[in-house]
Amino acid sequence: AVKQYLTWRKNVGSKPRFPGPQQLPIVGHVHDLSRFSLWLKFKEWADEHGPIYYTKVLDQRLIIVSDEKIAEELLVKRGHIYSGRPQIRSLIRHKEGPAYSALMDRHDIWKAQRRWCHAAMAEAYKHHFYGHVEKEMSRYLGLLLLDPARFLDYTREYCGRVMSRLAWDDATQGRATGDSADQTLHCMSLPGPVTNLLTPLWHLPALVNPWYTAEVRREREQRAWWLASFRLAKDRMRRGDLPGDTWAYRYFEQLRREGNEGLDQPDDDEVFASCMLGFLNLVGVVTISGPLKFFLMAMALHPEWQKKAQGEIDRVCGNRMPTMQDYAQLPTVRACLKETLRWRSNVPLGVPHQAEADDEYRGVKIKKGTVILACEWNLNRVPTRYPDGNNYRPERFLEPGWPTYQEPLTRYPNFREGVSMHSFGWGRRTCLGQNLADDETFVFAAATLWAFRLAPETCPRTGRVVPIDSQATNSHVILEPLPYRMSIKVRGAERGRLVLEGYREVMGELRV
Ligand code: HEM
Repeated sequence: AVKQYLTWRKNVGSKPRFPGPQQLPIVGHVHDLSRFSLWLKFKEWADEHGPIYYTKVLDQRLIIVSDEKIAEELLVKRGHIYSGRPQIRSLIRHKEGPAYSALMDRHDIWKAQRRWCHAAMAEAYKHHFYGHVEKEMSRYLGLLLLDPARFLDYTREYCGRVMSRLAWDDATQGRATGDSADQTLHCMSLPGPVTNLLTPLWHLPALVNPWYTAEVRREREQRAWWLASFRLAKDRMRRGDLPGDTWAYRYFEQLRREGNEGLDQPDDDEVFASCMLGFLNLVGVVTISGPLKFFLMAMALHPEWQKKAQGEIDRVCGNRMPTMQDYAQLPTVRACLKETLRWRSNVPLGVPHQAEADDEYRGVKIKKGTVILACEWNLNRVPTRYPDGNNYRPERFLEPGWPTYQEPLTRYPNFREGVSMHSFGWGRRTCLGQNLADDETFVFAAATLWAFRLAPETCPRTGRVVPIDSQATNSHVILEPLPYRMSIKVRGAERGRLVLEGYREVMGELRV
């Protein structure tokens, strides 16, 4: 504390610095930071201090960026410096790995996992994920018809099932995958264990440190579960019973090609591979379920857009459930999705990048260890890029004249390429799931609107509309809305019959 106070005294007014809120010695600006909806505070400060500003929380230096060009200059062009990850206090060993590739430093384990996952994802995308997205969607529509009140639960389960099917042919793990992702996110987030804010508490001895012991247990259980799933898949591979369209199959087949016919591996290699597949499986659940839940909400709150999208779907698909084959013909559906991710970012703060070396930008020294946050919430509200940014306006992707309009509409907008791709991060750490997000959200949105009419609920006692608070979210690093209620009604008897027919067709295969 004394050292920090003296450094602070020495530095006040002596060096060029980025603007930012007034810092107090030692604590920086911790007193002013809410543990919830932090992005709103960062937006307030961006409005006051500009597109790049500095703040400090305890001993962590933060640079908050709210401009796409600055973020690109730092995180892409200088990606060799700004691609590290900061320590999340209450998550064990994440910088070293091999468990969470998205949160590792850039070492050989990260490189090997990233390269492998990138190739596996690209291959699966070539086959549009082998039709699993559509099959799971038929199941989802059937469940929604039978029990619409559980739509939030089913939406998350749909995402979990697609992932666990792709990872190791076990969609029944979908729900557990979502729960496990939730627990991990809790440990990563400021409103999670208090040790993420009051970091020195983490160093208390284990006997009097409930946060540490809980995390050790959580991590041990998660890794044991991943390893068990991996070994089960390996047994099935040996028996010739593992489907070729799983990532586990791809991994084992590579071992065989390298001459390891029996698939015998040292424990460390099994742990490495099970964590790689387990994490890929995990990361694809809430990243997609958050935007999907916000999409349903947006449709209920904006009936005019719901109607437009449904008109388009009915024209193109008539009496059959939409699939990826209809992608080019349904730009309104894609625009509504793209606007959903902009309006209610699922990663509103962005994922932090850490400076791996000292640097200088615009005449200001940036020290190794400084965290750069390209704040998605702010980037999505830059008025010159996104006019009327606080409101839901899908036409910004559909009508010439808007800064984000792109042709041809048979291709744009989407989540794979083109404008506004900052939602998926930057440079060497860019998201690996863009193709999957694009397919999975498209089929979900088109098929749900094909089958159902969504609206805010009316209270049976008062007859009044039950309001939906679109800003009420959890405060995880990756967001989902807080539970909300909605009316979901099938669009006529014929659609209902078709939904049930589709459900019956996939029941046996999906082990519903
Ligand atoms: C709408 C859905 C999604 C959004 C908005 C999103 C966004 C992001 C963001 C912002 C990052 C951090 C990038 C950076 O640090 O600059 C990231 C990283 C990552 N994402 Fe996604 N993501 C989505 C879906 C997915 C899916 C479905 C998967 C996989 C199944 C996935 C896998 C990953 C991985 C593995 C990383 C870590 C990359 C690395 O650090 O090397 N994401 N994502």
